Amino acid sequence: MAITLLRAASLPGLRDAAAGQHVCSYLPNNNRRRRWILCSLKYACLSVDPGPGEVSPVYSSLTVTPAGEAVISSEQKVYDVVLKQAALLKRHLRPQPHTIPAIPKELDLPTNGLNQAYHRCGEICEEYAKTFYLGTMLMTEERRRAIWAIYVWCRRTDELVDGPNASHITPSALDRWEKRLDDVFTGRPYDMLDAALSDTISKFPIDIQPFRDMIEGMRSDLRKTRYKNFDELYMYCYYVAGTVGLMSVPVMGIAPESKATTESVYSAALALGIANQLTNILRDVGEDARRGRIYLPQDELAEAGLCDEDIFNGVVTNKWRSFMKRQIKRARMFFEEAERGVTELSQASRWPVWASLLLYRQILDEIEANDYNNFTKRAYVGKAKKLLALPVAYGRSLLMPYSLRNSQK
Ligand SMILES: CC(C)=CCC/C(C)=C/CC/C(C)=C/CC/C(C)=C/COP(=O)(O)OP(=O)(O)O
Repeated sequence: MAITLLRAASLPGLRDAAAGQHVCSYLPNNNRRRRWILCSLKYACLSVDPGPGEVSPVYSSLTVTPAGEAVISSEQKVYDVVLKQAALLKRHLRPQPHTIPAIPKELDLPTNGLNQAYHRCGEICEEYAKTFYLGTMLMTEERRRAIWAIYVWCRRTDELVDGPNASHITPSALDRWEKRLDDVFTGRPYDMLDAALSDTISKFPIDIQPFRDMIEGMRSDLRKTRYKNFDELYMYCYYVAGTVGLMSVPVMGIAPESKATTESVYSAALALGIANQLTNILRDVGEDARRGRIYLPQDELAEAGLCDEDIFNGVVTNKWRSFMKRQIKRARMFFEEAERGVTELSQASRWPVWASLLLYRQILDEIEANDYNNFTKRAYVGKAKKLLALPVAYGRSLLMPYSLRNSQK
């Protein structure tokens, strides 16, 4: 994949710089850190047409419209959030006065009330995400309860647009949900489940932005049923799933012995969210189409000689198979990126993350096993395979952090 780098003193100068562009470098697909360093050195990184049959997890950090306008890509925008989250966590890890707002004393729920609230969060997590719930049982009590509280908030947010009342949901209901989120973060929880989250926020350096961004994802789901290209889809996946990764890192914690940068751990968490969501989309193509929704990138469909009609008709053709192969390959690249990061998490947090990674990734294998018929067959990982994933995940959770393995070579 060729990358064209333009030296640009500033973005407005980009158009002029384009005149003197020269190809500086060839960067492998996953050499992101170098790309970002180059960007931060005020180089604009212009790319990127993947060669035939090649996939790039992300297309470019900067694109230029036909009118010559520089447009920052979704990946760059999301990476800015990653940097901000990492900076917040690092600041918290440095010994300094605690800056996270605590729940005002007078609003404190009695400990018993809080225990009940967390207990209910645990029950909900167990009901909807059994394997993940089991995995959380290995975490310390405080972390486990915090993960449950976050999970429940995400579930409730998702249910606003996907649950039984979804047809009545309006943008203003989402605005009210966001106002309620602000209240949770300022220690004024509305109900007991919110109170568990308020308490969690007072104990871990969790930022409100990923929560807000998830609500933004729900807003976009209300108005959008098509995605022009992968850049648009990437943003959607960040909103609805990458955010979960960013919310989880401060609770799961980074292994004290890890030599990885905080940013790289956040990037891996983001990658896992994106990988999961892409997998979810590939699994649910038929189901989504029946609701009039197509989450697949329109430009890639067109390149493969496919259109919306083909999806609504739901016939598996060779064109469809090769389109799907490309999509699955991309989802696997995100899983691969996430894998390195899991090993950097604190030991007790790794198992549930490995388990969910292995289980979710297997859905891609099942789509292949179904000969890419994701129109009428739901890819499903059987009980035996699910059970087998647990000891495998446990074994992996004992591995030394990837950053240490590399530094000892
Ligand atoms: C890798 C590192 C460093 C940390 C891990 C950080 C985490 C926990 C990331 C996971 C993010 C995550 C779980 C995102 C949600 C993705 C997703 C598509 C969930 C689907 O939820 P449901 O709609 O309930 O799925 P089903 O339809 O399969 O039941």
